[in-house]
Amino acid sequence: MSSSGLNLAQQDAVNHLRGPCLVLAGAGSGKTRVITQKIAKLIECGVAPKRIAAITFTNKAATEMRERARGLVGKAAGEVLICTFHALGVRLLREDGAAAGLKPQFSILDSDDVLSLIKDCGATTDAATARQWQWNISRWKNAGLTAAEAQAQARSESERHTAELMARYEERLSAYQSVDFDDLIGLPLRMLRKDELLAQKWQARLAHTLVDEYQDTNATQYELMKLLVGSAGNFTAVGDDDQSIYGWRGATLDNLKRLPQDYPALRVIKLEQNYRSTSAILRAANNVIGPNPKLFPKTLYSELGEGEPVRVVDCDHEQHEAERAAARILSLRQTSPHKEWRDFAILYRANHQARVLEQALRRAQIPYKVTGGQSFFDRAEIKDLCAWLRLWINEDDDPAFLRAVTTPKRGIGHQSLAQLGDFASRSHLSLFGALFAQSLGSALPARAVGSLQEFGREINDLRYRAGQAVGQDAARTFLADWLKDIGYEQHLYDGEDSETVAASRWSNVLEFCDWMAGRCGGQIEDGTGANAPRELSSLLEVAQTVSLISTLNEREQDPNMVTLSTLHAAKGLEWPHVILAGVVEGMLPFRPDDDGDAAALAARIEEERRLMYVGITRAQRTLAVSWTRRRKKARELVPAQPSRFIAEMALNSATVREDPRAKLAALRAEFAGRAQSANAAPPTAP
Ligand SMILES: Nc1ncnc2c1ncn2[C@@H]1O[C@H](COP(=O)(O)OP(=O)(O)OP(=O)(O)O)[C@@H](O)[C@H]1O
Ligand SMILES: [Mg+2]
Repeated sequence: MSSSGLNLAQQDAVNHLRGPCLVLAGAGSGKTRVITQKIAKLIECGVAPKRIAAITFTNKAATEMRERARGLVGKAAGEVLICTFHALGVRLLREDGAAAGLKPQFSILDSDDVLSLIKDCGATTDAATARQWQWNISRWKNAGLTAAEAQAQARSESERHTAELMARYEERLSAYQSVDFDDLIGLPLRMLRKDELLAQKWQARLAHTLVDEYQDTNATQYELMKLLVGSAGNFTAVGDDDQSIYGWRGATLDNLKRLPQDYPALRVIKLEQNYRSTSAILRAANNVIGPNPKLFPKTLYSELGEGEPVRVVDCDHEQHEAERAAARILSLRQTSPHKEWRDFAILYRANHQARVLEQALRRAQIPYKVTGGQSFFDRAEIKDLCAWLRLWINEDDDPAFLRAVTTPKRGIGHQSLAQLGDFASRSHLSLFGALFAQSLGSALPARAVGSLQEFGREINDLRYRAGQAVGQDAARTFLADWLKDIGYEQHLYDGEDSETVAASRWSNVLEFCDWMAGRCGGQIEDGTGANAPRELSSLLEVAQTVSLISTLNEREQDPNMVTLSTLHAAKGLEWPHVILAGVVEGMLPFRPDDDGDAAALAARIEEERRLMYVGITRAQRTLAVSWTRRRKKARELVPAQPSRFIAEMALNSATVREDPRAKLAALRAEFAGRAQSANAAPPTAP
């Protein structure tokens, strides 16, 4: 091991500075560390930081990597383009989107906006149907198909219908100067393919590209990577085929198989030492992944000692399981050297499993945060405000227009909006653009025209004033006045039966405004990490980046809390103590009986097995896996079986089965004691 904290194989990967390199290795073997260290090495060898791109799987991972890089190379890390594929796509489009007919201030629609747009295009109000369409369209877009190509390939009446709908949907997007998430990859790809000079420009700009979690890239992301690195092929991809868990979203292991074919000079490096977990945990992980077919043979060992045996906790039902998890955290905190809340994580298969766990943690006064669930920016009230911001920035953003003009209600009804919509599409204008068209009066009653134009003037005025609101104080005053003018607080209280809910939504609004104002004149990140930080002057500029961050980024959260997370969102992360909850047949593997087709089922079980492997390998020191004898299914308690993965995990490995009933009484007493002694407000999820 060298002073840089890398073993020989890792050093090999870091020192391979030119040409294509693939690091293929199991969990916790230091792949991500290779990427961070390689960024430092490249800079040390004279590569300009802004010519290095490092692509991570989530925004959180990007933030973490930027921090680590900052620790190694200081300020220069701020210039490295560390971001997700999607944020990289935004960057390409902001700079060169004109090639795809986009203005720099285009909007990004989130999944909800897309769903309502698709409902509109397909003239349906049925969410399930629209979701199916949305899913199909996204699948086509991810496969790189245009609407015309999808139409040509359609095999059934229903596919043909969806493809026609896709054509309408795409037309609307371009009229709104908007893109969806799939476009963030698809459009740059198409642009670079079509325009050789543009591709050369980006290839010349990027001296080296690094990709983490390579096993979870999909076909379009791979193509984009290929175009960005060009024939020089200066890239480093790191991944683990055993951790490929996004097959359902189009990720494909073919990308791993294609690399050596597409890049004959590819240097493949394997890492074998796991630095994360004890031997007991690693053995459990290897036992679980064992039955899967091997794409690439790998061995992993740990020198961290045998450690505590993995615990299998047998519980009666979900509440019981949640209480057990809370009790385990409390008792480990007393006995282990890791005493911070942030040292603990509870992981589960599906978002809805968090609720019961949250309740138990609250009762036990344990601070926690839920990741991978609803983000702050997904809350209705925040999306309302963002719709206004989007409209200041891009007046052609029709979905934002529709949301802002009806929130709060201002006496403009559905009928007027439908008439405005008709008029706008006949005149090839956006809704906002139609407001001041001369012939609008012939399409709508005078009163409606009056109210709509008043709204338009209000937006213009707000845009102007936001541009003048320079510095934090001015921004704060401006935001407070704006919310008062539109009566947003009252709107929240009118719309909620429960005052507590309304109050908490209003406090989110205030927090949001405070956060925005805090960015005026402060440092700003545009979600890609590059070009930042810089001083900002006006609220309008902040709004421009916020409307981007809101679709791409999570806010930083207080780190000293127990993490509740789905297994998918836990990928790449690690905690000293991990509890895997709800490990029953039906949840993990998820609905194993659903697929009729044997081959599809086998593939799905393999992916579920990898998910369990990802879960187990998040743990550094202790791991508990719990299951329940009964579980809720369609509001009823039904008998449940421990997951098949629990039996596999326990093969040749010293797991300890816990009988929780004996400890239950002690636990209840402890809860009662804590609840009485604590008079602070219960901790809440952000
Ligand atoms: N050579 C090393 N010496 C000491 N610690 C190391 C070394 N390499 C990695 N580590 C540590 O081991 C842990 C796992 O490393 P890292 O997260 O880079 O693994 P990974 O292969 O990316 O895992 P995953 O597959 O889960 O993403 C980290 O805490 C890291 O700091
Ligand atoms: Mg990693």
